[in-house]
Amino acid sequence: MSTPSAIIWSNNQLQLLDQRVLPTRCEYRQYDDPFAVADAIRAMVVRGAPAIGITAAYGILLAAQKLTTSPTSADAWQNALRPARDALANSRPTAVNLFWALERCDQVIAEHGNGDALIPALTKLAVHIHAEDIEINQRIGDFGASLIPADSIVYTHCNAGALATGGYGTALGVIRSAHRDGKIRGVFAGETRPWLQGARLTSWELMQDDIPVTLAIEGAAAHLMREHKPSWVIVGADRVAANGDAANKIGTYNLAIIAKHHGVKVMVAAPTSTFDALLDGPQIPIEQRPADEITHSFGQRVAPENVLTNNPAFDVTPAQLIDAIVTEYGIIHQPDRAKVIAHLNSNKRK
Ligand SMILES: CSC[C@H]1O[C@H](OP(=O)(O)O)[C@H](O)[C@@H]1O
Repeated sequence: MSTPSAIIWSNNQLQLLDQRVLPTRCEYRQYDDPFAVADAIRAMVVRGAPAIGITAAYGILLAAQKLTTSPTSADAWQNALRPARDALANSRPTAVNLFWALERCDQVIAEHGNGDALIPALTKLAVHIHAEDIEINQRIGDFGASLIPADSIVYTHCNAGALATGGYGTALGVIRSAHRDGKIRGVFAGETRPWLQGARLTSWELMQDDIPVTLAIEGAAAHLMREHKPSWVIVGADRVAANGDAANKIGTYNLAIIAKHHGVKVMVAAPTSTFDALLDGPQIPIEQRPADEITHSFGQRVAPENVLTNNPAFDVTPAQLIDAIVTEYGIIHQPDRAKVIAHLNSNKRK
């Protein structure tokens, strides 16, 4: 596995691989301030639901480290960390892993806030979430690969790879495991406007692992599915709702409709930390991103001044269009509310 880690914690400092300049430049940015970490999430220095969650946990740890006086109770710690927590929580709204990680930090503060053991406990949590994510993705990869027929062409969208997670990836974890098992003939990667995660990140990751990848524009998806008949569309998720609907990068819903028309199956690969049992798909908050992401291309204006824009970063694919949701605990075939809730209830994450 040769993709560099998106996140490095060393010497009580956080390093984030600046994914805005990949693949032409591979540069890490140093962080010791939680508000700068929140800005890095919003600016997509680091992106991808699990990676955002891991980064948020390190952000809370940085906030605790920066406090000049050590609170003496859990409530005092919560109050002292509230501004940093709010900044992190307000950085991006859709990836539920962010809020899952912040809540896990809240639990640690409640348990360890009345002594001087809190910073070691927050460090242990953040490092654990980070390391655990890699192992979770390998399990997701192996479960997902078990669904891939031999000699498959598959189609993926955006980047749900090592760069979007603690390592190995979710959708790309499935592709890595299937390739390891000799099942992958080729991968189509949709470029994924406007951030081009497919062009810049997924194709880069797969080429580094010698996995045969072909880059295409999203508009070619229907043509490619008709001409090349991929066995699966394999994507990640930013939030899987209680009814089995899944929020993912904008364009995923399009792909699911096209796949249904062409008899191509759709797989969503996501850890249970991406599940939100408190709402259904229509209630998932969809991030609206700045207009200049679509009126400009790498700094060059490509649309008229004052043109109206609509730039949702995600869409929601209904469960009816998803053939399998793959988690670290197994496969939810033909997902619906009952199956999702049963899967979560029988697999409580520690
Ligand atoms: C493994 S989750 C990756 C998920 O996050 C991406 O969005 P963004 O690049 O805006 O953070 C995309 O939805 C991926 O599927």
